[in-house]
Amino acid sequence: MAVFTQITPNELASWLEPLKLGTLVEFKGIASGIENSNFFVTLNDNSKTTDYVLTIFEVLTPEQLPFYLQLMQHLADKNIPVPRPFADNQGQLFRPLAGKPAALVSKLSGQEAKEITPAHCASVGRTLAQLHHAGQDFAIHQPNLRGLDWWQQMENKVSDFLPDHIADLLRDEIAAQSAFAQTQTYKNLRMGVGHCDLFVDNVLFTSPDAPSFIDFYFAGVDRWLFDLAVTVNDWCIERTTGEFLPEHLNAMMDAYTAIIPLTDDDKTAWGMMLRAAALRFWISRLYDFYRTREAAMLTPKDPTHFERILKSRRAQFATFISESH
Ligand SMILES: Nc1ncnc2c1ncn2[C@@H]1O[C@H](COP(=O)(O)OP(=O)(O)O)[C@@H](O)[C@H]1O
Ligand SMILES: N[C@@H](CCOP(=O)(O)O)C(=O)O
Repeated sequence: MAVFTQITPNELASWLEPLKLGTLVEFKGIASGIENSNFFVTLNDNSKTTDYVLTIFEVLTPEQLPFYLQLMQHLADKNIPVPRPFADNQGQLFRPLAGKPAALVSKLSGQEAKEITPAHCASVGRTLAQLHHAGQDFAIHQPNLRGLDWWQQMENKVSDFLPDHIADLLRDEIAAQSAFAQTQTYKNLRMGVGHCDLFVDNVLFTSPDAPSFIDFYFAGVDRWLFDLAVTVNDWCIERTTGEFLPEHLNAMMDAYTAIIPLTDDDKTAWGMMLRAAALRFWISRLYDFYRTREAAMLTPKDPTHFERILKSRRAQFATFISESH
């Protein structure tokens, strides 16, 4: 995350007061990420200090936020390892801070995986399937806001910045995905709550078989298979080429499918879902790259990485075909 909104110790201390979790010791901005303003916050309660994470939402609206925060609460209640949001003395999970909605959640232990092994991929695949199951009785329905409608809206906003042959690629893939979304195969795919952004930097490990998932602010109801495709596209690749690493891919797919076996429709749709997952992040990176917001600690992400992955998936899955899983 970056820091778009600066806050003073006094305004933070007054904002924290209704949470009754203790007094402010210190806080500091978190540099990684691109969407919201995040801070580590340390509170003292009866001589015991505890760390939390404060998020000031830069884009999401108060109407959209209950979905994300109540989802985290729902998943945490079902022992899925995710941050738990804290309610104030009125039961509110978010309130304005510096004029924007803000929430405080638990700080999870662990570190991002620096060297990804098949064991990491297996535990992430298993936990993702558990998350999909645990989300089935979550009451709020909010679609993935970065789905097909959004890709279609973004096309004109970014294509002017691109050379013609790259703009053509973007247009062609959006058209292919729009057509695929009309097929019975797509309509048959199982839907539910997904993380929808389960990248390597959104998972913390205390050991390779103990992942925790953070950053739910792109979560939404979508095809489970899309969520799995987003995840393998980041975890199971050779980072410079974007090509799949077979051992990593098999470890994640085996762990996921041991809990949620793939249907015939899933197998048919897999190639298009991998392409869709690459397209989604190519578009958002293009948008952020060409239309960068001002931020105090912004770390831009490289759009060409997903252009490369999309080209590779298109070459591998030119039509809807089934794979071994
Ligand atoms: N609940 C949490 N527990 C521990 N660390 C966290 C937590 N939330 C965020 N972080 C840290 O802050 C960084 C940025 O947070 P993230 O939610 O990914 O920001 P963004 O929404 O901008 O992507 C993470 O990579 C992680 O190091
Ligand atoms: N994971 C996405 C962008 C979303 O950023 P995050 O820091 O909120 O995960 C990407 O890599 O493009």
